[in-house]
Amino acid sequence: MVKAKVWTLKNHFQGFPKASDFELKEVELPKLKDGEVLLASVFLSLDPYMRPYSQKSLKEGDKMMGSQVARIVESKNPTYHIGAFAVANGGWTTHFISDGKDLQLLPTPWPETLPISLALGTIGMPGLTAYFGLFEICRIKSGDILLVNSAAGAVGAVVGQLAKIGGCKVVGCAGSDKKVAYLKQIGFDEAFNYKTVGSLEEALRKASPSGYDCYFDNVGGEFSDIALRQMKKYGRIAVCGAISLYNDEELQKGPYVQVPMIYQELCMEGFIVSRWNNRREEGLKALLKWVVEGKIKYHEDVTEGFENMPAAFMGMLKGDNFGKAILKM
Ligand SMILES: NC(=O)C1=CN([C@@H]2O[C@H](COP(=O)(O)OP(=O)(O)OC[C@H]3O[C@@H](n4cnc5c(N)ncnc54)[C@H](OP(=O)(O)O)[C@@H]3O)[C@@H](O)[C@H]2O)C=CC1
Ligand SMILES: CCCCCC(=O)/C=C/[C@@H]1[C@@H](C/C=C\CCCC(=O)O)[C@@H](O)C[C@H]1O
Repeated sequence: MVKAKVWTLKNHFQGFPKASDFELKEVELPKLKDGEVLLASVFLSLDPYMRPYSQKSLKEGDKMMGSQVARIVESKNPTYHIGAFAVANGGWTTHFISDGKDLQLLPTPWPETLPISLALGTIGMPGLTAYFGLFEICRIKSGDILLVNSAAGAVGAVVGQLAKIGGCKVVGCAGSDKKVAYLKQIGFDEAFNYKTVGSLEEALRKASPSGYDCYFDNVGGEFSDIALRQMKKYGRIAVCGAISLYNDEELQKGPYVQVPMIYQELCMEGFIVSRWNNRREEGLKALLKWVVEGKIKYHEDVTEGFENMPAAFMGMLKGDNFGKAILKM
């Protein structure tokens, strides 16, 4: 009999999440049926979408949803062998049972030199978000000038490095001087701390006086109102995330996008990475190759201990994470 520890949503968040909104429970898992697999979480992912998603799709008392790299500890499914590692959507839990349909075995062979937690970051969903958002939505070409915000994060750092591989000039913004120094170290042409620049409008203009061909937006809100007005003619905007709005209690009204979009003939498109699930292998293979070749660098922010999951989640939402936020069991 396996007892799983599970983090649940005790109260729906009101504004920024609080420690008291989460509750740790213990659940007894049933015996495996034919076709099922028992998994133990090894690394859990901390992702911004968990904030808006929980509000929209969870009831109070439900398990927090999320993904992990997990080890198969018992199997009644011939496809999954004990000891293998898979990426799963098991939620915030130490153990869980799967029928195998939502499991993705790690790309093989997985290089010994790389941590398997990268399957939740640079060589996982956030890396794929950067890859498809950049190549399919921004449609970058060599010589383009690209702007990305939340640039030192899981998605943003890959966006900037892929854009450099594609021959772009890359401007990145992040929320601390340490993050900005890192962006320069991994090859960003220009980087600044959006919290300390004073005028974001001037900082963006200084970084690229001729404006931007592509804007990969992870932040939304006021930042985007300002960035949108510095797009070049026929610019492309990938609306990937809007983390500056996820904790808002009420819908905000902002300056409206139509006028700059018309004058500059912009193309602005929102996307969810799962649109390209049928090209997942292609994306992972490319990302893995670039990481192995050293063309894409990675940084992980690892918190230890399942009991610290809510604190690590809230820290990530505040910007405490330096690189992909991960919890190690
Ligand atoms: N469309 C899709 O399919 C997907 C979208 N996303 C989106 O991509 C974005 C980045 O995700 P991910 O890379 O995993 O997360 P990150 O690793 O970038 O972590 C979140 C970061 O957001 C930044 N941030 C927090 N609050 C604000 C704010 N008010 N203004 C500006 N920046 C803020 C912080 O960085 P800083 O210190 O720089 O402020 C923080 O570190 C999110 O919006 C997410 O929802 C992610 C995956 C898939
Ligand atoms: C306003 C929410 C924006 C979330 C952007 C983001 O980070 C997406 C991440 C996806 C995530 C999907 C989560 C929520 C989308 C809800 C759509 C719905 O059908 O209800 C999850 O699939 C992992 C990332 O692909």
